[in-house]
Formats: sequence, C-alpha cells, structure tokens
Amino acid sequence: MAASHIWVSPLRPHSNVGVSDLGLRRCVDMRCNWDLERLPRWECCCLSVLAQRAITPVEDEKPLIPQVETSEAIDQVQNTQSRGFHKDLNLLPKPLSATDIFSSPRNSAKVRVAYQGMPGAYGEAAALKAYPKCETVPCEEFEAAFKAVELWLVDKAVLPIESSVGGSIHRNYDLLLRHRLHIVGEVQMIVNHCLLGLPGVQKEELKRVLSHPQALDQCDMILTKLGVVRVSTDDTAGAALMVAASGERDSGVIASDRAAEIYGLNILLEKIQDDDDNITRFLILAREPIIPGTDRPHKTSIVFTLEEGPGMLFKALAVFASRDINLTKIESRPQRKRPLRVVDDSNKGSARYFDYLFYIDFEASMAEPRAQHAMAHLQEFASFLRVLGCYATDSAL
Ligand SMILES: O=C(O)C(=O)C[C@]1(C(=O)O)C=C[C@@H](O)C=C1
Repeated sequence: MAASHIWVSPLRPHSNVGVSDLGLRRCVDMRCNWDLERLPRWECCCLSVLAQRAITPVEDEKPLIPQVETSEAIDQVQNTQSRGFHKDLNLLPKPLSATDIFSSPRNSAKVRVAYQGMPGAYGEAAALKAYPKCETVPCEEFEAAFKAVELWLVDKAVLPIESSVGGSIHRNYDLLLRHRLHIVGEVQMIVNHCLLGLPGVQKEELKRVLSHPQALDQCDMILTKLGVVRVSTDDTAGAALMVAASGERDSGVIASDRAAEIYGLNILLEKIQDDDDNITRFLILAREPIIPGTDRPHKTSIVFTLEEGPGMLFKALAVFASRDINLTKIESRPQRKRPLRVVDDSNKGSARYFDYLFYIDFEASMAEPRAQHAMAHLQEFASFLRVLGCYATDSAL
C-alpha cells in the first residue's frame, strides 16, 4: 500500500481504482476538511500516500482512471520520479478563472454524476438536467452515492431531498449530516409518472404494480381505481427492469417514459400522478463548496441544534426574520446518537425529550452581510451549527 496510490473501492469490490495526480493533490489540499479518525483505514492509507506525493506534477485533469493495476501504478510513480518535473507546460494545472469559480453547473461538461437507482430513474433525469453532458453513474443506495463522491469515484451526486406530495426524504437529511459533502446546487423537476406493462398487456390484466414507495404514494388514485397490489422497490427504473426480466404479464410498473424505452415496456397510461404539479427537488452534492455569489438568487442550507428552553426555536428563527431573510424550508430530525435528554431539576429528571436537529433553507447568499450576521447571531446560542451549502436557486421547471 505504501508504494502506490491504489486502493480497492468498496463500491467496486473487484476492481482497483486509481486516482490521478490532480485528484490526489486535491485530496491532500482538502485533508483539513477530512476527519481522519472517521475515515476507514484504506482512505487513511491513501491520504498518507497522497501527502508524500503532493508535490508530483499533475498529469491528468480527470480525477478517475479506472482499472489501473497496482504494479503499473508503481511503475508510473517510479518513471515520474526518475524523470523529474514535467517540461510540457500544457501538463501543468490550469489556474481557475473567475468563470470557473462562478460557473453554473449547467455549463460543466464530462463530470461524473452519481444518482440512486437504475438508468431511467428520475434521479438520472435530474443529474442530466443539472449537467446535460455528464456521465451518469447509478448507485444502489443513497449512501453509496455519498461515498462515491467522497472516494473520488465520481465528481458529484444528485439526490432527492423533498417531494411536493411525499414531503422530505429523511434518509438524505440524515446522510447530509453524517457525511462531509457540500450542497452546490439544486434541481427541481416535474415528475410525470407512467403506468408501464409488458408489450401486449392491457391495464385491466394487471394484478400488481411495482415502484418506488414515493411513486406509489404519488399515484394513489389510479392504483386504487385499478385495485392492484402495490409492491415497493428501491427505485422506479429498477421496478421496470424487474418486470421486463421476469416477463410477468400481470405485473405493471410506475416509472418514467425513459424507463419504458430502456427496458422495452409499453406505456399504458401517462401522467398518472394525483397532482399535476408533482415536483421533486434534488440536491447537487460535491466534495468542495462553491464560492457563493450575489449575481442571482441564492439559497443557503444549514443545520443546527439548540439547548432546551422556552422560546429557543423562536429566538433562532428571529435571526432571519429580523434581517428580512425568507425561509423556504424547515425540517427537524431526532439526533440519532443522543435521542433522549433528561430535563433539569424542576422536572426532577424524570421527563425525557427527544433532542432535535433543525435543518433550514433560507433565501440569501453567504456572500451577503445579512446572511453572515444571521449566522454569527445564531452561533451565539446554537449548540451546533453547520452550513451545508450555499447555491443558486433553481427556479426552472
Ligand atoms: O425511483 C426513482 O426513480 C427516483 O429517482 C427516486 C424518487 C424519490 O426518491 O422520490 C424520485 C422522484 C420520484 O418522486 C420518485 C422516486
């Protein structure tokens, strides 16, 4: 391990995944942001090698070189060391320009973007809306997408955070806190669900319908009308794959028209969601935060905890109200590691409450003094405060 920068990814257990020098250097530059004690051992090994290699020149702008064998990688390292520094100036890293720093996600090309689900899932459509030329990378679970970004297997993750019908996707709120990624953008998407079946099947023949639980909830009326059994799956496109692979003629699917195309299913009904405006908001997550601007409307997402006491949440919300900062979202989640709290002596220590984390999105950029002052004010009495990200608001549907 000490001689090479290769580690075996837990996400791709059978492949050795190499990271380019640029990737390594960025990793080292960012090491202060990494809580080394919380990293699994292979990442620590990798980081220590990175630290030694931080001065080697950059060879490749792309962070990932798939399938590099360890021996080859050692040879590469030795060759580079014996040659000394590169003479070819084109191989030096390109300094970031103001355009790079402030560029919108929609201008970026060739980024690798992780999403949860199979090809044809709405997460993939959201990733392509954010980065039209990106290479999309399917992940089985939300957490795998977080890890893929952390381990440099991909550049970004696009994950759902709330739906206009189903509300918050709590799992992703919890993962935002457990991982150290930054929110760098959001994508709002109208989700138009279709009822799919095998070619030649009529909707009256269906006995069960498979889909993601959110999609099943969003199409409650039509499912009730059809009188079918609802079967939950990990994602909508995965359900399409299952039915296509099983050949079960009495099984239908709720998924996108793109999933129908990919898995060779027929569209039996379109726009079957109860609410026409069925919107899901996705977050774009990255290893590094973006530098907030004031050139267009921005949102900031934070998470904090408060001490127990009357009016504490009122006081917290007042830091925004008094500065005329609009809140767009507030969510509370129990602190999983400290769910119970014994209250003070006046209650004789017998009563127990849940401790909560408060997640808030507000309409202001951290580049604005009013947002900075609001955070400084909140920090005076919040027992914990973290800015999860500051990013341009997505108002395009
Ligand atoms: O299963 C998918 O296709 C997803 O992208 C997931 C998801 C979700 O988690 O809410 C996204 C949008 C739809 O609301 C249904 C499902």
